[in-house]
Amino acid sequence: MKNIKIILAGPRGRMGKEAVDLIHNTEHFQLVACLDRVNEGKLLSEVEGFPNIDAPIYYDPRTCFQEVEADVLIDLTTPEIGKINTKLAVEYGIRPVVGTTGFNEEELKELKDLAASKKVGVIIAPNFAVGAILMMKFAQMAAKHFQDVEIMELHHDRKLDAPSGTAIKTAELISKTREPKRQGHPEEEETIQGARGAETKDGIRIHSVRLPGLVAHQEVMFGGEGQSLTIRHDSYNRASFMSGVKLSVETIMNLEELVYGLENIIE
Ligand SMILES: NC(=O)C1=CN([C@@H]2O[C@H](COP(=O)(O)OP(=O)(O)OC[C@H]3O[C@@H](n4cnc5c(N)ncnc54)[C@H](O)[C@@H]3O)[C@@H](O)[C@H]2O)C=CC1
Ligand SMILES: O=C(O)C1=N[C@H](C(=O)O)C[C@H](O)C1
Repeated sequence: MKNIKIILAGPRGRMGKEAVDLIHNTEHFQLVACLDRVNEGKLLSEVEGFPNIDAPIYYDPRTCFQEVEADVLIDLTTPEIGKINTKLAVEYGIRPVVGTTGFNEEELKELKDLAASKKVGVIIAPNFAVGAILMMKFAQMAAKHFQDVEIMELHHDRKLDAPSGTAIKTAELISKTREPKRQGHPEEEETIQGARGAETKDGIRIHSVRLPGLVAHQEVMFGGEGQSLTIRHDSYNRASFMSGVKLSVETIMNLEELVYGLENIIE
């Protein structure tokens, strides 16, 4: 397989550290640079706790993309920075694999148009774990038979965005098969604001739990006459996401457009 040159944004993060190990341990992946808030001008090998990879660290994405020859950017940063890096990478012809969440509909549309006009592949993956992709697909199937559904997403308390990218994507997939419905009692009232969670435009409720000790978990709960169906996925560690990152990096080399969600590339 051809060598794939990768720039990694966010190498010191929870996901970033796993991604460094993935790249290091994959024969045809090569880490050619990192983007980080600190350690500018150093090599990754000079930063404590990292393997012996002589990849230069940049702070400014534009300088990095101008100076470094790369095939793919893996972005695992923050909603604010992820959006800047992704757009800029496409402009420089570097294919972004984006795990960072927090993109809204308008931003996705803008990126889709940019990717198409530049003929540069982009993968925006709200969740890289294969089990989470299956959970979303099963929920989409179930929604054909159950109109009433509530999504509970549970994450660690360092997460910046709510609801999670996975919950938003799940609601979008469910909406493809579910008839729109305003759920609950027509006269229900919240005596404490937010008690019924967030509501999507076609009436799906999303509840976000944040607690230390959690990693990434989601339940999709359907209710019908005399029965309920719960579909649950748990990521207990960040290694659970890495096979999806690997597949995305390999797949994006043959893409010339934006793909939103790994369900579009996992059979
Ligand atoms: N798609 C997926 O399967 C998954 C996505 N995520 C998403 O990935 C993102 C990162 O998650 P975590 O690793 O848990 O967060 P984290 O907070 O541990 O890591 C973020 C890293 O970004 C770095 N950063 C901040 N500003 C930067 C800048 N200007 N340039 C370069 N790096 C910068 C921070 O220093 C930090 O090391 C989040 O948006 C999260 O929602 C997390 C897990 C799975
Ligand atoms: O921040 C996280 O941790 C995660 N973020 C993604 C999301 O917002 O769905 C994916 C996974 O749930 C972990």
